[in-house]
Amino acid sequence: MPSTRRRVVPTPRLGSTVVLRPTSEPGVRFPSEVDTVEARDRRGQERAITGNRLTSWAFAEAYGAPDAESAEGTALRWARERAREAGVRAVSPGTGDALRLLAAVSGARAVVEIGTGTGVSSIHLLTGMRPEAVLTTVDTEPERQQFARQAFRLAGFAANRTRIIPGHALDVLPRLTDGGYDLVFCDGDRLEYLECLAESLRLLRPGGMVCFAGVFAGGRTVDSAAAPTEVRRLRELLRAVRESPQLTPALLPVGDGLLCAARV
Ligand SMILES: C[S@@+](CC[C@H](N)C(=O)[O-])C[C@H]1O[C@@H](n2cnc3c(N)ncnc32)[C@H](O)[C@@H]1O
Repeated sequence: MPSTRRRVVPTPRLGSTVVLRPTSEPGVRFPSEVDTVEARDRRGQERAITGNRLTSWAFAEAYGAPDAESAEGTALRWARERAREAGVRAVSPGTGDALRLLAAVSGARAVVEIGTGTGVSSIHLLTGMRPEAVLTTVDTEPERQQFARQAFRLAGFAANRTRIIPGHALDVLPRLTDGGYDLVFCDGDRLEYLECLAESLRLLRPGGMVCFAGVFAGGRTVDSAAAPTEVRRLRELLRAVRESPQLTPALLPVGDGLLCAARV
């Protein structure tokens, strides 16, 4: 047996640990026949189900990752490193896959993103969008957007595929065209999500889609404990989206929760 390092995924609530024995290629996160699950403090079938589910989630998160040597893979790795250094919470790989899929199935020609960061989610969106489509991306931090600009170049996207706007979401969104967009992706200030929802309804064409990242708030959204303002606002958002007659919602359990809704 070759000596390989183990990746350990802790599960705080259950007090158990899933150990993924890595596949033969370093860095490749696909479970193989030798992947095993060791869930401590659990018994029999319950232990296997819990462990298998966590392994499946880890597998799903890594599933659509691009080839590490491709331009997209190189750019994503670079953008993630810049995000880590800057303390920016980039979308998870699984969230990125979902965004790319949604951009592709909606045949997106015009997309708005709130929260450029260093460009991780933007690259996923651009990859799914039509070849001539334009991503309008907004962030309050122009230095982060400079990194994003470099990442887009590394990924091979022409400069005219992106419109990079420094500014606050609630200042910029009102200036964008009514009904002019296929997809709005919100990953900025969680306290402003409800206002972004209202703006999105105006910006989206019928059948267009709005998505909000991070709606689980690390599990606090569904926790019954007293919640800070951000979590209470996220619960209001979840309710508003579900109850809106203008929206068809789905809450996708990727990353830290991706709330999506199509405009009727
Ligand atoms: C979670 S990060 C975005 C990560 C990015 N979507 C990615 O996956 O790489 C949130 C970003 O939103 C920006 N931001 C925070 N408040 C904002 C606001 N009111 N308007 C626009 N951007 C904002 C922050 O500067 C930060 O870069």
